[in-house]
Amino acid sequence: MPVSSDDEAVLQFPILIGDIGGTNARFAIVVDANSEPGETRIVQTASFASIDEAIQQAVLDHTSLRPRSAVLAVAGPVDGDEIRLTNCPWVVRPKAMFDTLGLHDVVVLNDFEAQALAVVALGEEHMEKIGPGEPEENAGRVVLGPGTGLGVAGLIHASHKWIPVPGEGGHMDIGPRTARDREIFPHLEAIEGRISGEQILCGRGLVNAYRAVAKADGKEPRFSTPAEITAAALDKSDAIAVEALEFFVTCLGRTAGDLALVFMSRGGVYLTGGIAQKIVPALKAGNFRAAFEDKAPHSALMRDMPVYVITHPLAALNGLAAFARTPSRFGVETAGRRWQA
Ligand SMILES: Nc1ncnc2c1ncn2[C@@H]1O[C@H](COP(=O)(O)OP(=O)(O)OP(=O)(O)O)[C@@H](O)[C@H]1O
Repeated sequence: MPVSSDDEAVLQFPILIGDIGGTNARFAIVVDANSEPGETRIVQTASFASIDEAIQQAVLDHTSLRPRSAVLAVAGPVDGDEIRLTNCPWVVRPKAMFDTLGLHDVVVLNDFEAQALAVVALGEEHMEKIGPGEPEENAGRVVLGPGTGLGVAGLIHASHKWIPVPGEGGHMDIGPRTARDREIFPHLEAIEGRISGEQILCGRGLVNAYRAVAKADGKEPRFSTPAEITAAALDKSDAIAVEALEFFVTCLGRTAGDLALVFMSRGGVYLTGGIAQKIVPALKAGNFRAAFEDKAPHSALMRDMPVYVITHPLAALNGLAAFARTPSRFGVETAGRRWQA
């Protein structure tokens, strides 16, 4: 049965850490409380029948270290002894891992919680700042990650701990603001009649935005993938792609600003995930900050809030490593998500 309390927060070293996405899984081993994670192993989830096989072949077969504990972040709800992943056929069975991998203690977190932990773990050298403002130490923070979907988490500091607040903020409504928005919005593909953040602010959403911009002007869209659209927008070779990316960063600024108001994130707003890193020039061009700060009567407050893009390629793994080394630094509830042999 899952352990019902996290009183015994300390994990025994060596600790295997793993960030399991829909497409890629990244693993490393933390040997003690003072060490950085060892060599990172990155595998495609589709190359292995199970997570146990991936850990055995990609990690354990290459080291004499025998992890006693594991902290795994997965894309999907952690509920019960069998954890199914979104966008990947792997099933995480922590109790079976005691036998198959020799583990004694397994903690399973949500992938976006790991991104939130990374915000605390990584220094500014792993971030690119978008606009003005300085972070207030220990003030609230917000993490937004446009990727396959739109992940959102708050991060608050209380009782000397950083507490991630996971949620489904990527599914909040988003609406038009300008006359041009009102021409584009009717052409966006909706979900049950609604435009949520995720209809625009993710890979699929960028394609949706691009098609809507084309339709608003009666033009034929040429591209079908997010990468094609960002490439054509960044080198300014296609006017529809340029406007689609401007629309995307404007909507991202609008949603980031709303979330910053909710969490009063004077500690900063942090953009994570695969897409933000690839569109830094577009985020710096001005539309993002203008939309972020356009929050009357609180525009002055918004102008002082810093925004960062996390540029570290293994941010979530760093967040997990920080948690594995010193779990007491974080208010991460492990009840129902920790299994001990
Ligand atoms: N150059 C690019 N510009 C814009 N979007 C891109 C680009 N390259 C990839 N994408 C999109 O980014 C999304 C994937 O984002 P991300 O890399 O954050 O993945 P993920 O959901 O975290 O998955 P995993 O953890 O398995 O890698 C996909 O929708 C993909 O089409």
